[in-house]
Amino acid sequence: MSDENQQLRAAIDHLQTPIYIKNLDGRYIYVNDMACSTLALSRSEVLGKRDHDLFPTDIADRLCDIDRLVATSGQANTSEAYIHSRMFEEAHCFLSIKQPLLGDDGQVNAVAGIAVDIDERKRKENELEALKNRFAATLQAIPDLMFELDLDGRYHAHHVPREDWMVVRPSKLLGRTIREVLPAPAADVCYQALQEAFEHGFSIGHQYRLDLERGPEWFELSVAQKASIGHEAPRFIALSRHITRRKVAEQALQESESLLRAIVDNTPVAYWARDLDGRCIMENAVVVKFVGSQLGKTLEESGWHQEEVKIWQEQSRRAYAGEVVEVEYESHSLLHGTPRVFHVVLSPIRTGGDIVGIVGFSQDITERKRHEERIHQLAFFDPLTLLPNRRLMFDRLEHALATSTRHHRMGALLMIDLDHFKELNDTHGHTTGDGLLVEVAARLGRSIRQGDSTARLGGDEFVVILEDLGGTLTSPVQAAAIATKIRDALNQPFHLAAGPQGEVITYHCSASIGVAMFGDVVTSATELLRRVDTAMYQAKAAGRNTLCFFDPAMQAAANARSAMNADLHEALGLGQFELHYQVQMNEQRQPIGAETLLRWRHPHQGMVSPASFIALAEDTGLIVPLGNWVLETACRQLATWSKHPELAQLSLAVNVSARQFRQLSFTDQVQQLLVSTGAPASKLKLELTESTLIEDADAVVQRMEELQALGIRFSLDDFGTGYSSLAYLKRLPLTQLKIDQSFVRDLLTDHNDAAIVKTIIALGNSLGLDVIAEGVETEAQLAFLAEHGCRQYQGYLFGKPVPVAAFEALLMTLNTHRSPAKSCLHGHDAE
Ligand SMILES: Nc1nc2c(ncn2[C@@H]2O[C@@H]3COP(=O)(O)O[C@H]4[C@@H](O)[C@H](n5cnc6c(=O)[nH]c(N)nc65)O[C@@H]4COP(=O)(O)O[C@H]3[C@H]2O)c(=O)[nH]1
Repeated sequence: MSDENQQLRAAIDHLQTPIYIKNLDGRYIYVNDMACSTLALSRSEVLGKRDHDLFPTDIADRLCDIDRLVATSGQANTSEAYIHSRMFEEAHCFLSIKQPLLGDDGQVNAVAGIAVDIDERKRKENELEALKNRFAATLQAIPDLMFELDLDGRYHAHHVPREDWMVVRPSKLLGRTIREVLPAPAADVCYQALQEAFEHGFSIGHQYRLDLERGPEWFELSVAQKASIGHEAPRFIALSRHITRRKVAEQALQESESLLRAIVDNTPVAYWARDLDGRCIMENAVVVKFVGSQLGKTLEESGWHQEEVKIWQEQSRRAYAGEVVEVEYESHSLLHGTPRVFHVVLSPIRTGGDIVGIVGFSQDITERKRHEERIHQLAFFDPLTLLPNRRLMFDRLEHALATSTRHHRMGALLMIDLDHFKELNDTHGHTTGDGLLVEVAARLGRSIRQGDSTARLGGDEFVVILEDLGGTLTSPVQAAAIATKIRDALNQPFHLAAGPQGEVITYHCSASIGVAMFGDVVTSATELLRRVDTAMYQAKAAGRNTLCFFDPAMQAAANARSAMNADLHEALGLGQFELHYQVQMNEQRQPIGAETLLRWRHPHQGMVSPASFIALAEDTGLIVPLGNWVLETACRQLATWSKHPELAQLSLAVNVSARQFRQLSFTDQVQQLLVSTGAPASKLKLELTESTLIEDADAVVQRMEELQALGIRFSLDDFGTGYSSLAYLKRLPLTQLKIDQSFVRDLLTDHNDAAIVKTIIALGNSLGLDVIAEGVETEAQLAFLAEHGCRQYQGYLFGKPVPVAAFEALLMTLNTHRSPAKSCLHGHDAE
C-alpha cells in the first residue's frame, strides 16, 4: 500500500461518519472506526458478520435488499433507515449512500456504503411537518373565509371552508382583485375596510351582502395588516365571517321591535316606564299627545298640577314597593281640552327578582264613564222628567219600608195620576203632554220635603214616598196635608207650549191621588204599590181631583175587578157573549127596529150586565175585539132579516164605544163586515155617546162622514147627560137623538126632567133629526112623549132586551095582534 493510500485509509478509518464495505455475500469486509463506534462493537466483532447478525431482522432484510439492488444494478443508492445501535438509546435515522465496487474484471464484487447520521435533521423536519399539519388543521377548523390581500385588493391566498359562500370558485381567485370578483357594493365595503386596516393596522365590523345562489347572504369583515418583512408591499389578512343567521335574527328582532313600538304607539293606551330615580325612560305617542314628552323627567319636573303630582308620587311609591296599583282619576294636567278621566295601572318592573323601575298604562275612559252614567241614568231615571223611574223607586221604597219598620216610624206612599191627561195629548199633541209632565215633576219636587222622594212610573203616573211622618195617629193627617198640597199645586194653571208655532196655552190640570200608609205592620213594596194603586183608582172613581186613602174594602173591590178582568179576557174566546135585542117602536106602535145589547153569560155569575164590564173592557182595550164581534153579529142578523119580508124593514142600533170608534181602521172594518155578511148598510145605525164625539171632533166628523157615505146612520146616545155643547151638534151627520132613560124615568114627576125632554125633542125636530126616547115603561110616559113630538120609543113598555129567537117571536106577535091601543106585549127578558 502506497503512502498515499495509507494516508487515505487512515483518513477514512478516522472519518466521523460510519463507512463500510460488504462483499456480495453481505459480509462486512471493512468498517471504519466510526462504524464500529456507532454499532458499539469492535472491528473484529463486525468484520465477517452479516446485517442479520447485527440488526433486527426487518432492518437487516431491508439493508440486504438495497445491497442486492446496488450490486445487480451497478447503480448507487441513497436510502434512509432507522438503525438501532447500542450507542443510542433510541433508533437513529441514517442516510445511507451505497456504491457498487468493481473488481479488476469490471464486475461488482462489493458494495461500499457511508451512513450519515441525519437523526437531528430528521427530527426537526418531523417537528416542522407536525407543526404544519397542526396549523393546517387549525386553519381548517376556522369556519370563516380568509384571504391574503395586498393593498390593491388582489388575492394572494385564501381559505375557503364553504365554496357556496363564494361568488367565484376559489381556484379562480388568486391574482385577481376584489373589484374583479365581487359586485360593486360589496367590493366598496371591502376596499374601505382594507384602507382602514392600512391606516390603523386593523378594521372590524364592516358588513356586506352577496346575492348568492341560495339567496342573500351577509358577511362581516375583520381585516388586519400583516407584519411585513423589510420593504415588502403591505399584505392584509381579511377574515370574512358569515353572519346571515345573525343578520336575519337581528332583522327579525328589529322588525318585532318596530312592530312592538308601532303597537305601543298606536294603542289608545298611554304607556310609559320610569327608572328607580323616577325618571321617565320610555313613553309612547299617547303620553306625548296628552301631557307632552316626559322622557328624562321626574314627576316633580313634569309640570303637572301639584295635587296630581302628589297622587302620582303616592301611587308610584306603592308600585316601587312591589304592588300592582289601579286607580281611576280625573286629570287636569292635559295639554289640550277639558279634563278627562283615566284608568291607570302601575306595576313594578322586575329583572331577576329585583325591581328596577315601574311601568304604567293609562287609558282614557272619559267616554266610557259618560256612557256608564248615561246607562245608569237610563236604567234608573225617567228620561223626560229626570225623576227616578219605577225600578229605582222600587228600590227606594223597599229601603224606606225597611227603615221605617226598624225605627217604628210611619211613612206614606202617594200615587198621583193626572186626570184627562190623554185628552191633552190627543188635542194638543205629545210635545204639549210632555211639557205638562215635566212641569208636574217640578211641582211635585217643590211640594215635598228634603228626604222624601218622587218618581215617575210611566205615562201620567207619579209616586211620592214620604218618610218619617211620625206616629200612627198623626201620620195620616200629615200625609193628607202633603197630598192636598200636591193636588193644590197641580190645580194651579199650567202654561204650556202647544201647536206648531209653540203658542202658549193655559191648561187646568187635576189629579187623583191614592195614599197608602206604611210602617206599622210589615208590608212588601209590591203589596204597598198594589194598595196605593187601588186607592188611586178609587180616587178616580170618586170623581177625580181628589185623594183617597187605601182601605181593605177598596181592596176587595179591586180584587173583584181584577178577577173579572181576567175572566173577561177569556170570555170572547170561550163564546160567553150573546147579543140581545130590544125592540124600538114608532108612534103607530109598529116595530121599526131594535137596539143590540151585549150580554156576558159568566160560568159562575150567570148573566152579567154590560154596565159591569163595558168600562173595564174599555180600560183594558178589550172593547175593540169585543165591539167588532158585536158589529159582526149585528150585521149577520141584519143580513138574515133582509131575506124575510116581515123583518127586512127592521133597523139595528149598535153601541160603539169611543175607543172602538177611534181605531184608524174602523171604517174599513165596517165596510168589510157589510161586504162579508151582506148586511144592508142603510139598516145599520151606530149609537155613539157624547164622550166619543167631544174628543178630537174633526177626526170624528170625518170618520162619521166616511161611514155615512157607505149608507150607515148615527144615533147620539145618552143625549143631555154629558157636557157637550150644542155648537158642534149641527156639524155631525146624525140622524137620531136618543133621550136618556134617566130623563124619561121621572118625566111625569120631575119638572126639570120634563123640561129637558121637551127641549131635546124640540132641538131634534128643529135640526131635522129623529128623536127616540129610551126607558119608556108606562103608557103615561109614552103619551107625554108623543104629545111633545117624540115619535120613536124603546123601553120595557114594548119589550125588554131578549135573545134573537124571543125577539123574532115578539115581532110575530106584534104583527099579528097589532091594535092601536094595546097591541104591545111586554117582552120577557131572558135574564
Ligand atoms: N130600567 C129600564 N132600563 C131599560 C129600559 N129599556 C131599556 N133599558 C136598559 O137601558 C140600557 C140601554 O142601553 P144604553 O143606554 O145604550 O146603555 C148600554 C150601553 O151603553 C152599554 N152597552 C150595551 N151593549 C153594548 C155594546 O154592545 N157595546 C157597547 N159599546 N156598549 C154596550 O151598556 C149599557 C147598559 O146596557 P143594559 O144593561 O143592557 O141596559 C140597557 C137596557 O137594558 C126600561 O124601560 N127601563
